[in-house]
Amino acid sequence: MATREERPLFSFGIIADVQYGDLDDAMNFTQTKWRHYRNALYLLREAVQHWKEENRIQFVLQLGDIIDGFNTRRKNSENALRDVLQEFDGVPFAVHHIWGNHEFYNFSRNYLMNSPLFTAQENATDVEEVVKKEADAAYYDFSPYKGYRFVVLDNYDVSMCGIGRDKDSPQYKEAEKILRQVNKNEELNSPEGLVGVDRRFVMFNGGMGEEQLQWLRETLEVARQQGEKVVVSGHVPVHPNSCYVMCLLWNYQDVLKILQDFSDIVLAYFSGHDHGGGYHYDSGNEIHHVTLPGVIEVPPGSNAFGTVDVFSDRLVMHGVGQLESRVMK
Ligand SMILES: Nc1ncnc2c1ncn2[C@@H]1O[C@H](COP(=O)(O)OP(=O)(O)O)[C@@H](O)[C@H]1O
Repeated sequence: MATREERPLFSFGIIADVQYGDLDDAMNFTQTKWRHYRNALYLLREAVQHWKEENRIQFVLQLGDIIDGFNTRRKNSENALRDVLQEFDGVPFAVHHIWGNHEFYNFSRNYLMNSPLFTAQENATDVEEVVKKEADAAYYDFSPYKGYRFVVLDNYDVSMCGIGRDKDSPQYKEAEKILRQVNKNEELNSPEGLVGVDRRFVMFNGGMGEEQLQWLRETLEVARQQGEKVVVSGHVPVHPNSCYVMCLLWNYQDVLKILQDFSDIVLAYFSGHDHGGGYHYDSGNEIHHVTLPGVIEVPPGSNAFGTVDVFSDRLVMHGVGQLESRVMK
């Protein structure tokens, strides 16, 4: 007979960078990998079907870039979003949508706030808090199981990405200042001339403002007081060893410092953005950094998603396809 401990306390699904579009396959910017825009929808469908059959996840963390920026060329953003979200129709679990750079190539923050991709409101622990906190940001926390808290970050709070922020907004201006201080290229998506972790100062990344960082500290402080364990998630990786450095959050050190200050309660950080995926165990702080491979660049016949079982002493990630399985103590 299975002991109580052999059963997970609860489980959740993870998937990143679906980047669906009704578009022909094409190479990525560096011409190294194919992007299969239409197939991505079928891979998402397969993931949803898998989770339905497993019949144990409580929610999905959809880690961002659910549709591709190229949808805008065909003025097809709304149709693409409708098609991709249809895959979740009637599912017996919650879905938490995280915003990545491609969300902002397609939509303004105002649009997103009023779309099904704004899951803060319906899922947050304290709705009033979310609404009054910052009118156009999507960071929030929720507790799916007693003693556990999940934090969803808005990694493009300070950004020049697409049409996310109004060009006159303080966040856009701050982002431009941050980028231009380091990146001297006219094309701000180009990392040319930048070395090492400085290569992250490109326009398709973003940063988190002081207000959000303060909220993160306060949220973790409350979690600590309540004796909770915490999983943090965002589109963009925050540990240089968990991804290609060009994909790092601009102020990743600020976020890492906060996670490390709360290493007694933070278990893991889940992200997407770097389609190659990655993993790093910050052993000094016992925090696992998982960067999911992107569905959009999965070769035909494979996939990239997973189910995480949460036990009192470990997270067990069951990867499908390109996502490696692992036990995270
Ligand atoms: N090395 C680069 N130099 C110039 N522009 C780039 C470079 N890499 C990416 N871009 C541009 O940045 C944007 C985001 O790149 P993309 O590869 O679509 O991001 P993601 O990895 O999130 O899918 C695109 O407009 C792309 O053309």
